Amino acid sequence: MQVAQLIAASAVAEVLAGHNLTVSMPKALRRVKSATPQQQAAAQDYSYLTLRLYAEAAAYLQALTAKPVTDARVHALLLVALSQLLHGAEDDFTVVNQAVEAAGKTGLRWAKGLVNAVLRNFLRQRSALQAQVSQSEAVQFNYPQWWIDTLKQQYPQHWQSILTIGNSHPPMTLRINLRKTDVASYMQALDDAGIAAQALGGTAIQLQQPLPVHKLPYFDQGWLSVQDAGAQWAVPLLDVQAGMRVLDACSAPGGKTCHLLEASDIDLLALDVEAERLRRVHDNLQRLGLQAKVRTGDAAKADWFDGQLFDRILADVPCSASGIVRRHVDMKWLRRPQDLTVFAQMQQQILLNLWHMLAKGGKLLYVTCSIFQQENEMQIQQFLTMHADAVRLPVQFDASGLPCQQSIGGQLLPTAAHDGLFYALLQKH
Ligand SMILES: C[S@@+](CC[C@H](N)C(=O)[O-])C[C@H]1O[C@@H](n2cnc3c(N)ncnc32)[C@H](O)[C@@H]1O
Repeated sequence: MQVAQLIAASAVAEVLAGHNLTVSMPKALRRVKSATPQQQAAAQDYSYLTLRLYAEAAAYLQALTAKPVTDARVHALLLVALSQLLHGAEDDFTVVNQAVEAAGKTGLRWAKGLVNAVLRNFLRQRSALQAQVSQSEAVQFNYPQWWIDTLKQQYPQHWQSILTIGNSHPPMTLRINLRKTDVASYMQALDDAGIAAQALGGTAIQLQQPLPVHKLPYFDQGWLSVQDAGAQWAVPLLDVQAGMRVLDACSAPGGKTCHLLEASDIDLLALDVEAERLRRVHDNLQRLGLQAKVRTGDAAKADWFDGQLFDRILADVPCSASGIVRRHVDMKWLRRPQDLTVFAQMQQQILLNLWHMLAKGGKLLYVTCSIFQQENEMQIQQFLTMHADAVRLPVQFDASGLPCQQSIGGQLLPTAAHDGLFYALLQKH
């Protein structure tokens, strides 16, 4: 699997240079056209493993080298191999031999010797080094220290479980399209196909093992979508009724747009600032047999607004994605503390603008997939001090049968059953 290690190293190097894994991984895969599907899958697994464990692997690497490894690819290859040695499934000597072979393919003559020396030294000194590197909290938890400190301060009871769940493998959860089928019938279809799954409540079914969507029965016929159970709360909370005029202001790729349309016959405008991402909204609407108006537009501006107020607005705003870090393992290394201020400002502009577009008596649901309070509770508190016509309604996570394993107010904490999302429901008086 040295091909897989090389591809993973190339993707990891790009992430460490500041690029998203969703862009870096396909790029790394395209570079090695000869890779088999198994090698591609292994490359994905290795890159995820390495980014989950980056602080730990980097601390060992630092302890094992007298000076930093300056070549980004060799540096990343060592991190990939160390992560495999620390927590991978392959045996140690296979990992080392493959990494040395992979280093030979970088075209750097010195790389093979270095990789060989570092990894063999790791195997020899592992227990002695463990005590040294695991002193730091960043290494114990595999997060940047600022992230750990923020959570400690904001969640004194839950910070450790939040960090731990963020390093676990994410579940694959489905949302059943009630216009086409129901949960019991789809559980039967999964059973007939030999796919183990558990109904979580409401429209949510969790698979025992993630699967490519084309292996799911009736996917092309629109019986289901892939959507985390925590994200499925948006629709019951927004309380849409037939005939309402609804805005989904940050809609792409259309998960919640389609859920809203599956639940009620509404007049829905799906807006997003990124035209490219809106293509996926069109695709999802088509696959699920649903209809909406779809428009490119900035939710912080009014140039797309026709002046007709909305009865319901969903503001699923851009955020740090800190509540779904187990799905986007690169985020914890790409984010900087100052990003929270930038996101909070962007979110505030969107919220202030959308408020003018809400009818009296109408409801706006503010949503993030973040656990940082700057983007969540603090954002809403600030909004309420500025708007005497806004009333905050309670967010009740016991209303629809969907799972809620742990929550604090409108904050769903990440758990085995759902991601970490924040919900605030505001009504205009
Ligand atoms: C969390 S995602 C939305 C996910 C979507 N609601 C769903 O359930 O599939 C946030 C979206 O906000 C969009 N966005 C970012 N800034 C925006 C803005 N100023 N106006 C409208 N959309 C924006 C992004 O392009 C992204 O698609």
